[in-house]
Amino acid sequence: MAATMHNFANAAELARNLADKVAASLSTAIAKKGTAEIAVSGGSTPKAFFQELSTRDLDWTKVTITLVDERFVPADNPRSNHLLVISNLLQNKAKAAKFQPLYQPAATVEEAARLSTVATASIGNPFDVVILGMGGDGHTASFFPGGSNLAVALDPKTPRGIITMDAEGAGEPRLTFTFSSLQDAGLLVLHIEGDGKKDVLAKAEGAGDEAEMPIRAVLRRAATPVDIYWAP
Ligand SMILES: O=C(O)[C@H](O)[C@@H](O)[C@H](O)[C@H](O)COP(=O)(O)O
Repeated sequence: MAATMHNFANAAELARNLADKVAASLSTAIAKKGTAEIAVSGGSTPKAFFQELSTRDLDWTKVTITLVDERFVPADNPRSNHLLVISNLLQNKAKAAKFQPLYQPAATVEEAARLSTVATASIGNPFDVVILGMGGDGHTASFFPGGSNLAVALDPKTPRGIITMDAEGAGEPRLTFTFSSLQDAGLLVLHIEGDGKKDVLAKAEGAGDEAEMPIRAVLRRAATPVDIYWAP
């Protein structure tokens, strides 16, 4: 599926434009079905975008925000994506939105994935908006090269839901939505910044296995054409 590049002069201009685009998509979904659901990524890139989006004027009471993936840590842990979203997106006007965490206080990450699949079953079928990031190794969500459940995560036949992922580059055990849960979003965005990530994208767009650079699964076979937002 062909991707569309949106290049911006700097991160602040990207954040403003992406916030406008996402706010419009959420508002359209609310007008059409009364609700809107968005799954966002963690990491360092999305912070300015989150802060911009939090100020946009829409009926946030009708919006459910969740995560594309999460580290298996509670929300008071500095590594938590939940904490990142609460601190930067669930602020200002967006404070009125509902947040659905992926982390569950369970004895094992496998049990947490089972509980989180149940807890998220009523949203994202499909998501109205999914915002993906990408690591320097070509991972997205928690689809890491060499990941313990990578084949299951990328398999289009894997049911929607949350699965676990262990990988060298992942740090803690991860909870992640599957490819099947994310790939048909109304608006499917890959948000990357910096020349290094642009080089990684160029490599991912070339020949090679999806297992080597899992972002390739999204670029090559997502049902929704990918909008790539990039700034230096
Ligand atoms: O939990 C996470 O870390 C994210 O969901 C992950 O997929 C992230 O999008 C990439 O690792 C890019 O992270 P940076 O934005 O920090 O480069």
